[in-house]
Amino acid sequence: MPLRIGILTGGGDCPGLNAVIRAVTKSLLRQCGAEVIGIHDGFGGLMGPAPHVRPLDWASVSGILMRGGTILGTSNRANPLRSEADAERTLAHAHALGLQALVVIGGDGSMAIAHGLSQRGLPIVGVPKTIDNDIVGCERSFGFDTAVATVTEAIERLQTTAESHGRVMIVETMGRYAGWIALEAGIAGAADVILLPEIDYDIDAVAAVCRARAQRQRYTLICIGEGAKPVGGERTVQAWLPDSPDPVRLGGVAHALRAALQPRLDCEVRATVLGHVQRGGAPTPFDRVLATQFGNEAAQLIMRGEFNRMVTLRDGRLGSIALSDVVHGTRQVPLDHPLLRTARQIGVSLGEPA
Ligand SMILES: Nc1ncnc2c1ncn2[C@@H]1O[C@H](COP(=O)(O)OP(=O)(O)OP(=O)(O)O)[C@@H](O)[C@H]1O
Ligand SMILES: O=P(O)(O)OC[C@H]1O[C@](O)(CO)[C@@H](O)[C@@H]1O
Ligand SMILES: [Mg+2]
Repeated sequence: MPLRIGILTGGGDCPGLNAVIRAVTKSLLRQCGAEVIGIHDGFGGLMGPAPHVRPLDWASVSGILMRGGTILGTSNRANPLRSEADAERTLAHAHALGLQALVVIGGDGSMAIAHGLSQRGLPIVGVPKTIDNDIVGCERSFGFDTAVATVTEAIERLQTTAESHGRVMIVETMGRYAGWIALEAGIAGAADVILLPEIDYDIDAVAAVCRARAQRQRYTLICIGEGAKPVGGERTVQAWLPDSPDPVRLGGVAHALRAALQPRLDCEVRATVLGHVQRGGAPTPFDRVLATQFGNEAAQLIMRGEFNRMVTLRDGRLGSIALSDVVHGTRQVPLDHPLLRTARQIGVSLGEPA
């Protein structure tokens, strides 16, 4: 009897998901002749009255390496741990499908669900996915490089218009409570000010940088992570989704910063919120390679029978970590991170008082 393995993508989509699906499937088909079952719409495909699935063969994963999004669809609502009945129905569907294991490609929420289901007896291998790069135990998740490339290009485009008009341009990135995207794209795009959720910014310090630059270079580029907040202030919440266990949707901090900065400056201040454009489109070559490695590694874990673990990258090496060790917390930028030092030393402001 060949192995029969399910695979799903959960949470927000992310460039590189299809590359993982392709690598898991090809690796399992080639190396052990497994049957691979694609599950639609995240855990939603196992929670309905009947499973929503389709078999994945070689042809169905050919040509998807460079495609953004996920051919399986995803959900950031479907949660089989919401009730005991939902959990039982999910496990019953997995059992009826004859799944010996499930590959869950997702972020923190999906890994929390994966951990819960694994504790109820379903063997699981996790693959970390997020443009935010904030999953505990993994130093780089696929999708992050693509998001950084998109934001970097946006900053470059804002530079020419900022310079022409002598304006302060603010660009807001995604990232939730972690500033990785803002930090790396800010450095790569030559932002003058980088504001992160990890370091509360001093509005007067930011204004002072803009005024000094107005004398010298006429314009200022500010890159701000959506979770950043001023000293003594609050994060900017865009929406509250009551049916989600992670109900806060951040967003709009660039507009809040613009409103605070404009009265302090003579020049015009404009804000750009990049939003989901950072999550869409084709993965970069780096993300295609990383996602392929992650997918293949997940297949190896399955063939070795190493379950209830998530694939990781640590110190540049592929490995795995127990699901129980990744479900708590968020991997933020450490305050002693070398890139923060580099930024300060080359004169990039992190919004700290002079
Ligand atoms: N702490 C948690 N415990 C259990 N379930 C959770 C938790 N957080 C979120 N979920 C559920 O996990 C699913 C996916 O969560 P979420 O939308 O946060 O995606 P994710 O996999 O964490 O990816 P990302 O946050 O990067 O979009 C949703 O169904 C959500 O209801
Ligand atoms: O797609 P949604 O539900 O608006 O979620 C947006 C959030 O998801 C992410 O894109 C990925 O976690 C965050 O950076 C962002 O805050
Ligand atoms: Mg999440």
